[in-house]
This record gives sequence, C-alpha cells and structure tokens, in this order.
Amino acid sequence: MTDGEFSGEPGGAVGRPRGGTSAEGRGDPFDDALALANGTAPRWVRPGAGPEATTVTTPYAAGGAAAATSSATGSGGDAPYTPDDPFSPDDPAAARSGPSSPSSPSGPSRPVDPAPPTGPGPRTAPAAVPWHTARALAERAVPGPPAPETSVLGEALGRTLAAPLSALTDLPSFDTSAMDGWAVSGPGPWRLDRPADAPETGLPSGILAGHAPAEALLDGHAIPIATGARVPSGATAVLRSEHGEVRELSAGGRRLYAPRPAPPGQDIRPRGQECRRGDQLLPAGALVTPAVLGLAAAAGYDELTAYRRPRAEVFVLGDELLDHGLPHEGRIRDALGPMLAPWLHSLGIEAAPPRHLADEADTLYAALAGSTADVVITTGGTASGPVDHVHPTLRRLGAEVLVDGVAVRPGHPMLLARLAPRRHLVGLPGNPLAAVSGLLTLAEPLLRTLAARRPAAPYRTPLAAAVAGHPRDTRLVPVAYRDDERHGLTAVPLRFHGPAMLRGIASADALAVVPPGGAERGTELELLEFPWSASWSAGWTPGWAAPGGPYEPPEATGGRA
Ligand SMILES: Nc1nc2c(c(=O)[nH]1)N[C@H]1C(S)=C(S)[C@@H](COP(=O)(O)OP(=O)(O)OC[C@H]3O[C@@H](n4cnc5c(N)ncnc54)[C@H](O)[C@@H]3O)O[C@H]1N2
Ligand code: MOO
Repeated sequence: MTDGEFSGEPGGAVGRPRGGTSAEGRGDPFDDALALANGTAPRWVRPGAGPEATTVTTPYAAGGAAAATSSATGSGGDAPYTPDDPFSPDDPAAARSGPSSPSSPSGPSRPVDPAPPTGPGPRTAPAAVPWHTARALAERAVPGPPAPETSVLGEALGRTLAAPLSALTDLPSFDTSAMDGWAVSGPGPWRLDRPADAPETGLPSGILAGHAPAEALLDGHAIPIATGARVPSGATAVLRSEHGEVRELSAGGRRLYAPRPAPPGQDIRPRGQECRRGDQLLPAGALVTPAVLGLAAAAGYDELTAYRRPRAEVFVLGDELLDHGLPHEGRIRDALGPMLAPWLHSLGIEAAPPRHLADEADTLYAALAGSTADVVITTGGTASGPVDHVHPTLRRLGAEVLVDGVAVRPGHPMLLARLAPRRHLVGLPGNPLAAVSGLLTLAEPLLRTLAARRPAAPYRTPLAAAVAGHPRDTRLVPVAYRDDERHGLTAVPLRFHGPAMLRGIASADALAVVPPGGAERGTELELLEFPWSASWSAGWTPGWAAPGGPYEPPEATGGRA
C-alpha cells in the first residue's frame, strides 16, 4: 500500500498503532524522532572519511563530546523496523533511531570529526510544545498590531479597522425612489401636467437620479421618476411604471391611473432608513472586505484608518531546489515558494516574492540580519542535517527561540523565534505539507495578532471516516467537505497526506485537527479552514478520497512520502 492510502479495514486503528505492535511496547519512536531533531541521537556519516569510512560524526558535535562519541550502532538509526509500524522510518517525523540518550554508547568510541564551523551546533533537547499551546504562544508572541495608519479606501482592503466605522451621512441621504415610475401625491388618479410655471430644463420630463430636488409635488399630481432619484417633497408614494396607465384626456392633459391604491411610503426609501449620521456601522477590529469598502464609500469615506498589513519575507532554503522545469539529478522543484506568498496574501499579509537562499550559514545569517520584515518565514533547514542552518543562525543572531518543535504531525520541527522585540521568525520544515502545518500552527496566529485580525470562528464537522492518531501528538489531516442528504456536511479525510505531499491538501477544504489517539468516524473535529475553502472544492470529493474507509497515517502504509 502506498503512502496515504486507506487501509480498507473498517474501524481502523484509531488510537493505537496498527499491526498489533504498540509504539510504547517497543520504546517510543516519537521520542527517538524528537531526540534526532534535538541532536541527542544518531550519527551522521560524513562522506569520504577515508580509513574512518566508518568514522561517525555528529552534526551536533561542536562541543558535544558525549553525543559525538556515542556509537553508531548503539545509538542510531538501526533499530528494528516493523513494516506495519504506524509511524515508520520513511516518515521523517518518526525516523527511528535507537536509544536517544547520548550517554548510552553501546559500542567502542569512534574518532570524532570536528563539526564544520557553519554546521548546527549542540542543542539542548527542547520539549515539543503541545499543538494548541504552540498556537497560543504564537498568537501572544507580539503584544498587538503596530500603530494604525490612514490610507485611501482601496489600500485598506484586507486590513483591520482601527476605529469604528461610523456613518458620515444618513443613508439614504435623501428620500429616494426605489423604482422607475411616478412619484405621486395623495390618492389617484393623478394629473401629469407640468405646472405652467415649471422651468424648461431640456431634460426628459421627470426626475432623474443625481439631479437637484424637484419642486414640491402638489396633491393629486404625479411626475415621472427614476430609481435612485430624490423623491420630491409632497410625494406620498412611488407608483411603478408597470403598475400605472397614462391616458390622454379629451379635454387636454394627461392622467395617471392605477388599478390599486398607492399606500403612503410605497417604494420610497426614506432618508436614514439604513443609518443615521453617526451610527456605528462596524466596530473597530472589523476586517476590511470588498463589501466593507463599498459600505465605507456609501457612508462618505475617502480614507480609512486601519492596521497596516504585516510584512513578511520568505526565504526558501535548499540547494536542491529548482524554480522551473522538471526534477533532475536529485534536484526537485521548489513547491513552497509558489505557495507561500499567495497564501500569506490571503491571510492579509504583505509578502515580497520569496527569495531562494543558498544553503550557506553566512547567507542565511546575512539575510536574517538584514531583513526588516515583521515576520521572516524560512522553509527548510529546521532539522539537524549538515546544511540545516536555521538553529545555529538563530543562536548566532542571539534570537530568543520561543517554540522549538511542536507536538504535531507533520511538521514537528517547526519553530518560532524572536529576532528583535517586534520581529519574529517562523521556521517551517522543508517537507511541503509539514511547511503548511507550520504555516497554520505558528505563522497564522502570529500574523493574525500583528494584523489585529480575529481568529476564525471555531468550526467543526463530523468525520466521514475514522482517522488513526499519533499516540501523543496532534495530527493535521487534509479533509474535503462532502454534503449529501444522508449524512449532511461531513469531512472526508484525504489520501496523499504524507509530509512531502501536496496532492491531498490541494484538494482539501481544511485540515482536520486529529487529537492524539485518533478520531472515530462521526467525531466532530476542529477544522482549520483555508482562506479560499468552501467555494473551491465543496461538493467535489476527489474520486480517490475513498470516503467511508478508515483513514490511516502514511506511516502505516510504508510511509513513502
Ligand atoms: N535526523 C532527523 N532528521 C529529520 C527529522 C528528525 O527528527 N531527525 N525530522 C524530519 C522531519 S519531520 C522534517 S519535516 C524534516 C525537516 O527538515 P528541514 O526543515 O531541515 O528541511 P530540509 O531538510 O531542508 O528538507 C526536508 C525535505 O523537504 C524538501 N524540501 C525542502 N524545501 C522544499 C521546497 N521549497 N519545496 C519542495 N520540497 C522541499 C527537501 O528536499 C527534503 O526532502 O526533517 C526530517 N529529518
Ligand atoms: O514529517 Mo515532518 O513531520 O514535519 O514532515
């Protein structure tokens, strides 16, 4: 079975690893994975190490003698792999290792290479922060938005109002005809003659929208009027053109007849019907949507005072990445650059086009030190590989790491750091779905506070199929909405949800927040909706979604991401 397929077994292994082998029973692969991420476990064999072809070193070796001298066989990477392990080695999140303690060598010590000066340095093992806590920490990492600024209307789109939107005028600002027809005064029939002393305007006889007030309408008289025109004083109603009949009188002049009476106020929008000047139309904190721009304009605004859009800069790390063409010779396309900027835009963030940085510590250092963005987002380099420079660079910058690893799958190596009092960095893991997980877990709450946006209303919908869980960590699983008469709206877990895959999420409406232990079919799970969800794929459940079958993590299927 390939990564992300449903196992087809009804009921699934909700809440426990499949295959009858409990993670706990064999030692915990997740602790091991965390140990890997934390630099306390296995070795990294440097290519071309001469007679020490078996020489092992550790990327964390600088100063980390204990770690560096532990045995490859004893501490790293060769623990037995059970194919039905729900979080198998092919899932990088759960890369298995042996005992994670650096102080438990079980073989002879081996020579130690000095760590490259730019490579990752030693790290103490941070505890992965629970997913909800991580989001709360990110939301509170900044005290609030920067000072508001005033801009022309259009510029305010996507920002948050810093002050209530109060009407600058009555709306409508005059009694307005709601229909094309005649303004009439009193009961009919009505005389349609122009008063003898009416000035000749050259315009069609009657009142058009946008024109100055017509003279008062006398009782028993009518005058043609257009939708949106000012109703003249003295008018009691508007008669729609299709409801009246004009007859020429033999004695001269014309009369307007209506089969039914025109009750007072009919088809007149009275001044102030929608609001009076000074009425609050929207509170501070409202998001400036296209509709709000329209309302603000109608209510007399030329400018709005709103919080400026936070500015984000995206640095895509990875020398293996191509920005065009087909993958070749071990190089792959950058999937994150094209995704992140528009995703950030849809969250109301001003994001420059992503910059691709070479995998060099100094390059990353210079880019981070030189950035003036409110939030820097890096992709890749969060783990502990030979060119994973994010952690060491943060140390070099003296940054305060606020979140270093989150108990969430995928994406657990994500991190949040404070570069300066109001400048933060979100480190997204390189695996693309893991990066989305980091974006929604850490970047979205932080940017939301900076933009003074409210959190999305909590949204839950029942699962169409069971979803297996991680023993301790939250899982974020792409789901598509399905609406049918029998079940109502449900969330169908999607296949192709491996950490390196985007095929599932590209068909998804949301990420379901699957608690540790998993969720049974019918469970109402919290959903993280995408800014564009609902209208894009609602009603279209991909054929390969296999609704109704139990959902298994990719790891249960061999985890080939
Ligand atoms: N020893 C350990 N290794 C890894 C662990 C671990 O716990 N111990 N965790 C794994 C997990 S989980 C993840 S996620 C990744 C995170 O790695 P990095 O953030 O350092 O990312 P990279 O190593 O640079 O890349 C990982 C993977 O993603 C591909 N990638 C990177 N950027 C892009 C991009 N813009 N578009 C498409 N694909 C991208 C990259 O080629 C790698 O395949 O670490 C695991 N390792
Ligand atoms: O498996 Mo890693 O969880 O972040 O992609």
